[in-house]
Amino acid sequence: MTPPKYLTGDKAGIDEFLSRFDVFLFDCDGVLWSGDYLFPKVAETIDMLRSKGKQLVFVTNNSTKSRADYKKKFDKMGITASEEEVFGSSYSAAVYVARILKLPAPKNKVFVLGETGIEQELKSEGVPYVGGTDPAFRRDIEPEDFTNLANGSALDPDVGIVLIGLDFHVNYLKMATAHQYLQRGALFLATNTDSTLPMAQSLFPGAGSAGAGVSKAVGKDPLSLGKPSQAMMDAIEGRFHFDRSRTCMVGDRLNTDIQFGIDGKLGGTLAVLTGVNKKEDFLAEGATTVPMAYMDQLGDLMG
Ligand SMILES: O=C(O)[C@H](O)[C@H](O)COP(=O)(O)O
Ligand SMILES: [Mg+2]
Repeated sequence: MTPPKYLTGDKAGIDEFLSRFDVFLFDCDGVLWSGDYLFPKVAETIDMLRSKGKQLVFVTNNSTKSRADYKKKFDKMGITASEEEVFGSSYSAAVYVARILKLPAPKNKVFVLGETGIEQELKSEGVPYVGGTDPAFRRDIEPEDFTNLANGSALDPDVGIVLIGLDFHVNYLKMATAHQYLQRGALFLATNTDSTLPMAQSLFPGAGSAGAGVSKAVGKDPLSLGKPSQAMMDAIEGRFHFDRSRTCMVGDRLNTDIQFGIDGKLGGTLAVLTGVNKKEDFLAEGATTVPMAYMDQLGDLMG
C-alpha cells in the first residue's frame, strides 16, 4: 500500500494535490472545529478553495444539528458556507427513511434516540416521529413504566423504526422504550455509530457509545446511514452530481471519513491530525485504512 504523502509545509506538494480535485467533501468535527473552537486558518482555507473554483460539501456525522443549524454555526464561526452545501447524517437518515425505505403509513413512524437535528430533518422529509427531545422522556423510569412498556400501552402502535444518533440526554427510560419497539420488530437504524465525539479539543462518548446500550440489549447493531455508509455517498452524489475521480474526502477519522472516501472510490483522501486519529494509526505496519495524504491541520493547505 502506497504510504501517504505528508503535505504540511510542502507548498509544491499542496499545489499539485489541489490540482487533482474539483470537489472537496469536508468532515466537520475534528477538521474545521472542535466544538466551538475553530482550528487555525480554516475560514481562509475555505475561501482559498472557493477562489480556485472548487466545489465544497460539508459531510458531518454529527446528527445533533440540522442543515439549517449548521448554517447558523458556519455563520457564527465566520466560515462562508450555505445550507445547501451541508449534508449531515441526520439528513442522510431522513432521506433514506423517506425515499428508500418508504414504509407504508401508518407504520412509518420513527422512535428517535437523539437530538433536534434528527427531528428537524425527519420533519423536512415528512416522516412522523416520537421521542427525541420530547421532555416526557427526560425523567427517571418508574415501576409502572415497566408494566406499561411491557404491555404496550406506553408505546405508539405506528412506530416501525428506531433511529439512534448522538443523544446528550440518554437515559434508561428512552433505552427501554427503544428496546421494546425493537423487540416488536421495528427496524434498527442509526445516523452514525462513531465511538467518540471530538469536543473542546478532547474526546467524549459519541453516537455509537450513546446507542451502545440498546444494541447490546437487542443483540444487534443498527444500519448506519452516516459515514462510511455508501448509501450516504450515493445520496450526496445524487444531490451534487460530481465526478468521483476528481473528488477528495477530508477527514479526521479513519473508520468513517477516510474509509468513506476509499469505499466510494473517490480520487483521493486527506487526513488531518486535529481530531480522532493520529498519524501512527495509518503509518503503522499493516494499517488497513490509509489516506492518500495527510497534514497536521486543515489550515496548512494555505502553504
Ligand atoms: O459521535 C458523533 O456523532 C461523531 O463523533 C461526531 O459528531 C462526528 O462528526 P464529524 O466528525 O463527522 O463532523
Ligand atoms: Mg470528524
